[in-house]
Parts: sequence; C-alpha cells; structure tokens
Amino acid sequence: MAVCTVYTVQPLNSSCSISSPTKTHMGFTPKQVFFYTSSGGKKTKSGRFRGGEITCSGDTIVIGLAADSGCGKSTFMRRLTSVFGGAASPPKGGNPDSNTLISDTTTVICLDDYHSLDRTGRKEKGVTALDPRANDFDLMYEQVKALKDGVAVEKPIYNHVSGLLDPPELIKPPKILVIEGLHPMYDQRVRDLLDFSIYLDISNEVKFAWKIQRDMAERGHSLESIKASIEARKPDFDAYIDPQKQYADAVIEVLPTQLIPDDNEGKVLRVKLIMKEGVKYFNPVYLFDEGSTISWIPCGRKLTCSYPGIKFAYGPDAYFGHEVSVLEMDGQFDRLDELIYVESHLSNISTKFYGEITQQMLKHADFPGSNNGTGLFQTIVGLKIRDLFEQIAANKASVPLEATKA
Ligand SMILES: Nc1ncnc2c1ncn2[C@@H]1O[C@H](COP(=O)(O)OP(=O)(O)OP(=O)(O)O)[C@@H](O)[C@H]1O
Ligand SMILES: O=C(CO)[C@H](O)[C@H](O)COP(=O)(O)O
Repeated sequence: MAVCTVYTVQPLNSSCSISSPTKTHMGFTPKQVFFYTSSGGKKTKSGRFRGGEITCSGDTIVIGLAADSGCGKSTFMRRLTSVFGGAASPPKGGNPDSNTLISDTTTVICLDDYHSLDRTGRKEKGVTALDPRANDFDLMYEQVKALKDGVAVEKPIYNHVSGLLDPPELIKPPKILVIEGLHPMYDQRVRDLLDFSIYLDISNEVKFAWKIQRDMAERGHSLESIKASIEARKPDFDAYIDPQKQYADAVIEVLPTQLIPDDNEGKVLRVKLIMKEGVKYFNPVYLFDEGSTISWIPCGRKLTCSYPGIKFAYGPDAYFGHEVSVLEMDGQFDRLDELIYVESHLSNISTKFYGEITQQMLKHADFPGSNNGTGLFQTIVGLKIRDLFEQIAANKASVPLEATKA
C-alpha cells in the first residue's frame, strides 16, 4: 500500500469526505486537508486519513466550448465573463503571449496550449493542429481533472506568435473553468469532466465571410490564401472537430439568411440555438409556450425592422438522436434597446432582473454579432451557465446540511 503524505493544505475550493469517523489532523478539519498517495511519481487524491478513507473533490465546474478557429469563441468568452462581472485578463506578470483569461469567477484556458507538436513539428509531420496526433489528450485530461478536483496545475502555453511551446504557467482552480478550442469534446475522458458543453457551428458560407472580414480586412491576407487555408483545414475539420457537436448540450448554429433569396453576402444571418432536453441544471429557453411549434414575426409597432425584417421560430426537434428544443432568429435588429420586446416573450432565460439580456447586449453593442441571433444566443447561453453554476453550488452547499439533519 502506498504511503500517504500531506501534500498541501487547501482550505478553499475543495470538499472532502471520509468513509469512517476519524480524528482531525494537526488541527485541520478533513475539509482543509488534501492527502496524496505517491504512485509512479504521480499524485492521486485519495488516501488514508487516520483510519478513514478520504476522497476530495473540488468545487470547480467545467464548461467546454468547441469551434473551429475564427468562429467567435473569443467573442463568446467576452460575453460570458461579462455576465459574471469583472474584467478578464491574462495571468498577471506572466507570459505576455499567454492564451489564458482570468476573471473573478472564471478562468478560460485555450486548448491550443495542449498542442504536442509546435508549428515546425506539424509541418515536418504533415499534420494540422486539428489532427489529434498534434495534441496531448492525456495531459489535457490530467490537468482538467486536477483543476476540477481543486488542484493547481502547470499548464503548457502554445505561443501563437512564435509557433513554439513556451514554459508552462500556473493555473489555480477557479469557480468556473472554461476550456475552449478545437477539441474539448473529442476525448471521452475530457468530455466526461464537462458540466456543460457548447458547440459553435458556423456554416461554411458564413465562416468564409467572417474569415475574409478578419484576415483580409484586418490582417492583410489575400483572398486566395484565405480560401486555401479553409480548404486545407476542411478534411480534418470534418473528421475531428465537427463530429463533436453531437455531444454538445447547446449548439449555436449560424447559417445564411432565408429572408433574402439566394443571399451570398453572409451579412444577414439565420441563427439557431439547439438545446438538449434532459440536461441536469439546464432548462431550455422557450418562446411563448413550452413544447409548441411557434413562428413569430415581431416587426411592427414595438420592434423597428428594416429590410429584410426579423423572423423567430421555436419548437421541439431531434438532433443526433437527442430530443432538443430549437429557438431560431433570422434577420437583424435595427435598434438594440427594442430587444426588450423580444426578451419579454422568452421564458426560462435565467435572468436576475427584467431586461438583463437587453442590458448585456447594449453593454457590448460593439462586439461582433450584437445586432443578430449570434450575440443574443451567446448572451442567453452565458446566463444559463451562470444559472447552472449557481444551482450546482447551491446543491453542494445543501449536502452537508442534509447530512446534519439526518
Ligand atoms: N457573431 C459574429 N458576427 C459577425 N462576425 C463575427 C461574429 N463572431 C466572430 N466574427 C468574426 O470572426 C472573427 C473571429 O472572432 P473571434 O476572435 O471571436 O473568434 P475565435 O474563434 O476566438 O478565433 P481564433 O480561434 O482564431 O482566435 C471576428 O474578428 C469577426 O470578424
Ligand atoms: O486552429 C487553430 C486553433 O486556434 C490554430 O490554427 C492552431 O492553434 C495553430 O496555431 P498557429 O496557426 O498560430 O500556429
């Protein structure tokens, strides 16, 4: 049997349970002591505690956000962290090229940091960053699990400027850990750690329009090089990234509008929020009447709409064999303050006060997608994640109380 040693004392963000009544250790209550057994140089988090088995689990909830590069993950993250308040910034005094964003409640880590091959390595082996062979899923699993269990980790950094793997940075367990990137749901072990998962599903036409807007207008790339880069990624995207959407609890699907016949500009968007039924702590949003099939054109006296207008739809559906509810918005808002009219017809939105969605959207009116369903649904998913976090926290807090009562 392995010898147990007290490795660290961590009074915060951990809850430990002991299989049989036992004494406290050095004045610390069981909740304050982490035990580790040493096996093969790895530390595991269960051991003997003065005659009783002790197991610990952290209070960190883990959210997975999957999407291809340039599909709006950063924008979504900014909306999400804003729902919790406080600004998000990279670890203080750390690597200026860190991909991590830390705020009071959330830590967002980018899964590009688990690239096992750097830019040169990928080139030599002829693999893309989307290929699982270019990523270290064992380390990803170990570190996400450790953070979920309340243990800090030294996470590698993939430097997007140099294309190299930089020395690691310390990540402490936050209240909410978001793992965003290409593969949060690819490896089943990592997937099983997720309390909630989201997939941003951007159709090829829209992805192309956004890429042109960013890489051509803002980064000076040529149209040909953008087309070539999308084409080069496509086989691996189809093989390894896209299939993850079947596991997501919520999918935001972005398509060209149906309001303009044969539109190929990609400016007006049709956006669907696909919400899985039966997910613990998550009640899908609905329009007017839960479970009914609704089509709604809100334009008129209370909502100003210029061409081509706005159309909402809601109803039950099936998605990869799962029962889902789908909320859809096609078109764009002329006046964001009038969004309150739409908000007041939505239910299960997990707001804390009347108009919170409209307030969030107005606060970030300059973010991409603020005038359409992408911004609206990202904001709603942010509020649902806050609600999920609060429910899980309340549930955990009530367990010792129940035990005391018994
Ligand atoms: N909802 C949106 N509406 C219109 N354009 C958008 C939207 N979301 C993102 N974009 C466009 O896509 C670009 C990339 O967005 P963002 O940085 O959020 O994506 P990302 O997935 O984090 O990208 P990367 O992984 O490459 O850093 C933006 O600069 C913008 O041009
Ligand atoms: O798909 C990506 C995720 O964002 C990047 O292409 C991947 O991380 C490689 O990065 P870079 O192009 O900076 O070497």
